[in-house]
Amino acid sequence: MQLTFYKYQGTGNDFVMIDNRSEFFPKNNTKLVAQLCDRRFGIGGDGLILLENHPQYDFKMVYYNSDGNESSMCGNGGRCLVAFAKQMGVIENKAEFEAVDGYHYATIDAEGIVALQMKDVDTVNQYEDYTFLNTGSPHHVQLVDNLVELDIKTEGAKIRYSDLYGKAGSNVNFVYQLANDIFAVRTYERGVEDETLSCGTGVTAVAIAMHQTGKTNNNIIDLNVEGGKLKVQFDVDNGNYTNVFLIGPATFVFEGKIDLDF
Ligand SMILES: N[C@@H](CCC[C@H](N)C(=O)O)C(=O)O
Repeated sequence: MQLTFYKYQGTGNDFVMIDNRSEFFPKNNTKLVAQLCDRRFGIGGDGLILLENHPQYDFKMVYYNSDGNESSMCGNGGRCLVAFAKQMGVIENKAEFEAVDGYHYATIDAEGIVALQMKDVDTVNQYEDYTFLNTGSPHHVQLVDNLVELDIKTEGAKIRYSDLYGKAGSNVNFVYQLANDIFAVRTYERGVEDETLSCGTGVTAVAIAMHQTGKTNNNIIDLNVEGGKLKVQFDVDNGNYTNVFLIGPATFVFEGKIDLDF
């Protein structure tokens, strides 16, 4: 059988997109998903996303990491899926959809900038050297002085596999403050087990962590990642972060067909 796929990227976080509204895709085939995401033997991507029908909303998002396992929320993937849903004629310039962490609202403008509403955050755990919070996916956030030279894969893996996070692990974000409301971020992603060029739930976690720990008093924050620039904005009241939006480009790269042996 031949599979038609679409490749998207959001600030360099790249995804294989599949229109599964006809429910043909073998969703429990971990090996197949990992193979499709493989950069040498497959299409290549940090993850794979299925566009599915939803009884109430415009569509449903099913997200897999490149290791082939279904995982928690992917912010950049959600933004790319909104652009893909537009390409497929499912939506026009706004979307309501369900992902693994619940309901999401998003808009997409003529330039392909997607503003995706992320889940509200009411718990930010602050420790001496780092902050931990869940923005749909779990994130360790740590300020560093040497962001440019840091070996993200080695240092990220040490934290991801440490006793701090047990078997489930965590994504790990290293952060350098560039100005009151501008932060540079590099992320080690669980399930990719390497640095990615951008992580949407990661920069959302960084923006909230930097606000909650007093590093910034702004509620619109610029995040410079290896693959481009993102913005996070939110309302905050007594440690409750609501109307959290992740904003940035979501870009179609190419489409193709690949032979599958199920
Ligand atoms: N790249 C994503 C995060 C994807 C999920 C993560 N790897 C996990 O398993 O926790 C993003 O843009 O948020």
